[in-house]
Amino acid sequence: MGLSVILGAVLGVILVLILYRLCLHPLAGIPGPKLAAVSVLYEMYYDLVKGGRLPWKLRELHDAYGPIVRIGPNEVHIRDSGFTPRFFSSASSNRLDKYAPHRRQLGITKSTISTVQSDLHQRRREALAPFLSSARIGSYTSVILCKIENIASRFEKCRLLGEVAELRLFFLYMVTDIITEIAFPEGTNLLAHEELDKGYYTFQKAGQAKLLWFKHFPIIWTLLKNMPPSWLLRMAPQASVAVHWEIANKRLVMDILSGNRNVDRRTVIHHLAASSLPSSEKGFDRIWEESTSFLGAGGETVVNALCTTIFHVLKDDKITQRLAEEVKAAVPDPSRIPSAQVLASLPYLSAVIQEGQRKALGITSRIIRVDNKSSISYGSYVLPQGTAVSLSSLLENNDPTMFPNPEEFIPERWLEGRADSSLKEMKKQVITFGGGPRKCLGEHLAQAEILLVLTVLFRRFRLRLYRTSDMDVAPMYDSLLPKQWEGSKGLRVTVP
Ligand code: HEM
Repeated sequence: MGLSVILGAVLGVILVLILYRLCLHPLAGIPGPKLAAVSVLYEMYYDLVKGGRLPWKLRELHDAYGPIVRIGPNEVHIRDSGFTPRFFSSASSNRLDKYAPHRRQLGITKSTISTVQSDLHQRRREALAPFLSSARIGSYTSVILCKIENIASRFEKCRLLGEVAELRLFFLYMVTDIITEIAFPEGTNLLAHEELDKGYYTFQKAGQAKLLWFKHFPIIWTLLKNMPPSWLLRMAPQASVAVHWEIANKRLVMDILSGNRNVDRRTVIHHLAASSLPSSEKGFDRIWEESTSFLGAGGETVVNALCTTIFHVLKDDKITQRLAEEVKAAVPDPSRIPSAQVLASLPYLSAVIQEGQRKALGITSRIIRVDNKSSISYGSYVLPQGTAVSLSSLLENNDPTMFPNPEEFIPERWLEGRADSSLKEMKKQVITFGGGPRKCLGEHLAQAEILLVLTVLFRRFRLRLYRTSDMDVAPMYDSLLPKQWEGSKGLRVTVP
């Protein structure tokens, strides 16, 4: 067979597929750009060529086509506050699967967060959840406060020496030290050095910037995971801390699982090994992947929420003053910080945090669910079983019908004259932590970290923004998490 015949046959198949997707596919009647209906190359273009601009494109598409848009051959995206609670419903009849083609995007396919099938997900989640429960996180207050004290001493130093504090760096090292100290046999201890080594920060930032490439080409994970550490270190010397931490902890986890080692605290490895999961779920690979999901899930997400909130507070003197006054009244002695549970009852602090999380977005990539058991109806449309349905935090958190002037930072919207029912609706509309049966499991830890950091900073220091504008904080690109413009130096402050 000649090459031209093969090419002709391939083109013929592609043409038939295009015609099927445009005219005969069950989603053919749903409005949206024809290119998106034809191929996932549309998504790839906005992810890879445009550097992660898909969420902003989706907003344009909804403005043009309405609340439901076909954004892929087998995917629709919805912008409709009436649909959000249904999408995230916890009813057992509504347990939706994750989107299988993206299951390898985080490189931890055996973890709860990457589990596609809803039944298996539920079992894994039930086993993991108690480790991150509110009561358990409460018992880690001293660990969290110890790391915050370290950051506070760095602020003192900045005050004395007139130096500029780089908050993304401080906070990334703080949350990484906290989660590793709580969950792993050996912590990262990034804050232990007086002069912070920026290697881990640079490595993490570079990796995060490439996450959409990993989504489309998960083989990159396979290559990296199978690469000898010495090669990786030669390619990326900044990875040194991460690589050495991983080698040490993997060895300890193996010893713990085989009963050869005692560690003085109960890590997530002990927790999972003692859980009621079957032994097929307790192998080294699965437990390691489950535990390391904490590093990705509980690192940059918290840093973003903290930086977004602090930036907006500092940008407005009135907000700074009101917050500082409330915190001062609630914490008369700055060396005795109450627990996060007590701080959560401070109305203005809570409103500031709610608004900060609304603006921070959490995960910018769309949240996709699939009903593999039955069809979903939306308006006059019937989405057949197996259709991918998605929402995006950029659109949900900025819905102007729920949040007038959504681009503004207005903590008062969570406070003044609100009926409980409308507050409840607003909270449901903010999907920074996702929602329903797959809602973030680390929310208690994240909230505790944020409450305690804001209290310590605004009780003890007067901070000033240093060469930081909206652009340095506002999400401009999606890399799974929000990414700022290329030249951003992040949130920087001075401590006069
Ligand atoms: C402000 C900080 C955080 C934000 C915005 C955030 C956001 C999210 C979101 C949106 C999801 C749902 C993903 C999906 O539906 O596909 C999620 C899931 C998850 N998060 Fe977080 N997260 C944060 C902090 C944390 C922390 C500190 C941890 C703990 C170590 C954590 C652990 C998890 C886990 C284990 C899941 C999977 C839950 C499941 O699939 O059932 N997160 N997070």
